[in-house]
Amino acid sequence: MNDRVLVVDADRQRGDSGDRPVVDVAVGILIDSASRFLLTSRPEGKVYAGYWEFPGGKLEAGEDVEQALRRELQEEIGVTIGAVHAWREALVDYPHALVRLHFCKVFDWTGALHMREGQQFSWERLPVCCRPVLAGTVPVLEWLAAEQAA
Ligand SMILES: Nc1nc2c([nH]c(=O)n2[C@@H]2O[C@H](COP(=O)(O)OP(=O)(O)OP(=O)(O)O)[C@@H](O)[C@H]2O)c(=O)[nH]1
Repeated sequence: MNDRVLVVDADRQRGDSGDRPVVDVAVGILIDSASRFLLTSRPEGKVYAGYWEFPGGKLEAGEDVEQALRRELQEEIGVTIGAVHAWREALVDYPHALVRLHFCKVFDWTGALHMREGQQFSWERLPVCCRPVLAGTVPVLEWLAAEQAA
């Protein structure tokens, strides 16, 4: 568990000065046989629309991270994922929410990619070409770079 908090857009007001609930988010790092990873753009109508991230979304009541990731990737990009490998976590304080990101690696899935929310997608290698990258996604790129350098 990584207890450090990444504060994003610190100059923007938070909704509530008191304790904010932590929203758990399951995030999938899909890695293909050529060691590329999938980035998708946030759809219109969501906060930080147009920013690039790894696909995923919030846990619903009663779900664990793996269940949420399976549901979200089916709903958002149309694939059925195989084994889920829990990897890292990050706590990110956005103006709109305090989120705990549960990053999981996924190496196998079935079904063709289908961007069901009108997102763009890109199979990427480091350094990534997509801009802008969501702040909460940047640490993952750094971890992947460190892994490659090891
Ligand atoms: N999917 C995803 N979300 C991320 C990443 N990094 C990151 O900070 N987040 C944050 O995690 C939260 C995910 O919320 P979301 O809006 O995508 O989730 P969702 O699909 O359940 O949305 P919904 O509210 O429309 O149901 C957002 O606050 C988003 O800014 C990432 O790499 N992938």
